[in-house]
Amino acid sequence: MSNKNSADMHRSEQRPEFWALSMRCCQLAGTVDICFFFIFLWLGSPILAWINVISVGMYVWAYRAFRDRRNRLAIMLIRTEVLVHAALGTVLVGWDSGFHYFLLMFIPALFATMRQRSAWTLAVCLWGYYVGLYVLMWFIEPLQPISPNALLSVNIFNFTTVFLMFAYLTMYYVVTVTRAHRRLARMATTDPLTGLFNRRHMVDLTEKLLAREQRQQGKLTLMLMDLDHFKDINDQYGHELGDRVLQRVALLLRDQAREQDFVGRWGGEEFLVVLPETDPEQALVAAERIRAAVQALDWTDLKPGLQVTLCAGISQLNDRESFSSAIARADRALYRGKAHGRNRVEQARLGDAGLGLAEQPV
Ligand SMILES: Nc1nc2c(ncn2[C@@H]2O[C@H](COP(=O)(O)OP(=O)(O)OP(=O)(O)O)[C@@H](O)[C@H]2O)c(=O)[nH]1
Repeated sequence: MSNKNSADMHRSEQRPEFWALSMRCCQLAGTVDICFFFIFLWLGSPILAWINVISVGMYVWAYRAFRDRRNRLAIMLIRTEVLVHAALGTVLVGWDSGFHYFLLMFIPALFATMRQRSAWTLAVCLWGYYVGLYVLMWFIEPLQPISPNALLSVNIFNFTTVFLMFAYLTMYYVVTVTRAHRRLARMATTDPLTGLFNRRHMVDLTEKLLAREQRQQGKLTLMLMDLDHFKDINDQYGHELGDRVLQRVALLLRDQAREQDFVGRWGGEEFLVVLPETDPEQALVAAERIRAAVQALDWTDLKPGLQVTLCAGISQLNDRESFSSAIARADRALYRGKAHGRNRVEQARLGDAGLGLAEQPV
């Protein structure tokens, strides 16, 4: 494949929404031209009617070119059609027909598809073309004049169409930007493998919650969990199966959590659940329930005989304690569970203060 072709392909892959919108515009513009065909036949201007048949043909061609990823050809066809159609319509029927409004549709299209410099250059050329057409119509009479009433109707039809197209394009743009914004926000806050909140977002959420809870003297408890011997699962059955295990455990955690809890993936095979308005005893019960549910998970569809367990460490945030300090205490408790044979839930003790294994910079 030539460099030019691959650059073309790359561009078309880059802006799928734009090409989809361009195809939609071909359909809309083709439909408008079919309407014009009948309007001009009715007004007794067969030349203008047949110009619209050519236009419809060009839009069909451009649509097929977009579908075949020949975007350059498609854009060239659309530009030619609009420029020539606007000029012919104006020269044949007069400036008051309003065919020149369609030229304005180029302005957003130029800036949406090109680098700023090229867009400005073409916008200035377009302005010159527009002014040239206007000045020309000062000096010549329309070649195929129609009655004043017909001229008024064509003008109203033209600006109504342009109004609707601008409204549609703006709406499409807003919807596309909003969707992209949501997608980015989701990517920035969630872990792609499990769909749970990622570590950074868990920190942000908990810090915010903490500020509020400390003002209201609320109770906040952390539950840090780590799968047991996960390395062995990976080594024995492969990384892909390991990923499926993480996903299934994540799903279980989400199912078990209450609406107000935050569930996140804290690290490789570590999960964190933040439980607002919960004391350690309640958290202990919840963690036991989760531990037992993970142990009872049925893995026969993935690997018959596979057994997955986890350890959990519980810590409640003390007055004015930082989030990272409470995490460190939960981590200490968790590793006590590991040391005591795994598949256990442990509560942080007073002596658990200090840096733990999970106390990486957050
Ligand atoms: N499949 C998979 N494995 C991961 C992922 N992230 C981390 N791991 C693996 O998780 C394993 C964690 O191993 P260790 O830290 O030794 O812990 P462990 O084997 O669970 O042992 P204990 O925690 O002491 O019970 C490593 O082998 C990592 O490669 C992941 O996204 N997918």
